[in-house]
Amino acid sequence: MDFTLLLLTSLLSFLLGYLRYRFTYWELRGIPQLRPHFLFGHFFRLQSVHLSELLQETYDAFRGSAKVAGTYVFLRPLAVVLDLDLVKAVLIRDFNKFVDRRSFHGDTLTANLFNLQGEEWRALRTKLSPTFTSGKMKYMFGTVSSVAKQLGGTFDELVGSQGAVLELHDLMARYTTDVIGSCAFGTGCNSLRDPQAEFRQVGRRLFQNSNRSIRWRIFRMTYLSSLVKLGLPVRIFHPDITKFFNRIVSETVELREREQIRRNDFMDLLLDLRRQENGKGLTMEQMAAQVFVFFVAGFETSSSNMSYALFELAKNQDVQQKLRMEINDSLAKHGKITYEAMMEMPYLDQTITETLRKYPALSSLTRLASEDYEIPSPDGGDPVVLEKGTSVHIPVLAIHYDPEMYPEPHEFRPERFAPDACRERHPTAFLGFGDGPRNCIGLRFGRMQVKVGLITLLRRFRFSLPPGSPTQLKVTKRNVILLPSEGVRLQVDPVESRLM
Ligand code: HEM
Repeated sequence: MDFTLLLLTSLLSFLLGYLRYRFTYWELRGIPQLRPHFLFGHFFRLQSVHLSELLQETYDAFRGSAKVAGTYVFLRPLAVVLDLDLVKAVLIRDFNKFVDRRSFHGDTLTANLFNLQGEEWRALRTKLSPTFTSGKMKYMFGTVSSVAKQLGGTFDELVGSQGAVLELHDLMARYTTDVIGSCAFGTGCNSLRDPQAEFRQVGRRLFQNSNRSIRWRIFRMTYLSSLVKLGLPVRIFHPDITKFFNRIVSETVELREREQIRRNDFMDLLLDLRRQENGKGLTMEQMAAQVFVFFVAGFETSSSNMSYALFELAKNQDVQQKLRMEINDSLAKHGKITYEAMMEMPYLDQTITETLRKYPALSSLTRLASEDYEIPSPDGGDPVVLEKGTSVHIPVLAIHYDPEMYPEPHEFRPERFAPDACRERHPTAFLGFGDGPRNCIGLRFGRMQVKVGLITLLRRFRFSLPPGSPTQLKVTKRNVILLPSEGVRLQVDPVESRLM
């Protein structure tokens, strides 16, 4: 009995000693940290899967007094970058020391561009980059605008001549699902016509709110690679999802090769890569993994951007009116929606950027230090060192709401992104698509599908807040992407004088 008690006491002391040591990781390296609870660390500050509360608290506590601060997710130390010059160094200047994100491998779909590391990532990024040039976007413009036409038709039916209150987030997701589906597979996914279409169902499953607790999900994401290494049965994607993407890709490839079909879309460009190097350019599995990541990274980010933009335009009628006038002027000049007409709408561009400032898809960008990295002290003292293997977070949401960069940050003002205003701000003050060699590869495509969708809707419909509806949107805590948690319900009315 005495021995058992002694053993338990020793184990407890060891555990407490270890936790105490672990939670001084940052202090021991001269980097400030929010005071963690001696037993629970920052457990109770972990309120959302995207960690935005923890990052915001760290930013608010140390911004201005340090270039970098430390925090903890369970036992893992995270470095939070607070200084925009250091953000620029991590993402751009010293990118070679921060190439990777912390990622996990297992399922074939995880061998995608977002997840890959080191040389594998570099080689694939080089191969895929030509797929997303402005020239290639021009080719795909026709496909995007024909899906946008269907979006307009769906709205015509739902809104009628009397107007209606619509939940827009699902409608926008159906539009972007059909766009990505058409550009990636050349098949009509048909989810605008049929909300239960297979692609839309897969999309819903990928982003559905899991019933598991938020802290369990953060734990799983933080330690996934370790759990896999321990041989624990951790599933990354449901086997049905993997099967679905493998099947769709192999069917599409087979059809295109058999019928000699060419559509100048993502699939054609991936097929060109596959044929390079005598068929060794890209394997079928690699193709499926890339199509999967284009789908996952491409439809929810763009559809939530469109929903947030329409919500802000409904709240800010003067901005909506100014934007509609710009759209009508450009379309009057060009006669119809063309790539060139779209490119001549600077206020639309600013509106989308301001929407991404207020509602970035990712609340933080993450990188992994591949070697020890010295950060000079602001006051000429000893430098601090981020050790090799440290997870580095750039707190995008906190930066986008910093009143020093964006006065009255809760106000929606597209004028903040007029060229002169941008020149006066730090180049990394806006991070809606990340930055540097590992930024969003689909930026141009994402912007294009959002623009074509918004042009189609705003020229024909007026958006306003239904009486008594909330003037702030709630954002989900259960997803890595910042999505509206309860949809976006707006009053939609036909614009009286249409320009067809
Ligand atoms: C409005 C729409 C979009 C937003 C807001 C968005 C945002 C982002 C952000 C913030 C990142 C991380 C960048 C970084 O770490 O520096 C990213 C990465 C990525 N995005 Fe997007 N994205 C959008 C649309 C798309 C589309 C349409 C595609 C594909 C068709 C796409 C594919 C990717 C991929 C593959 C990566 C990983 C790049 C790499 O690691 O090399 N995204 N995106």
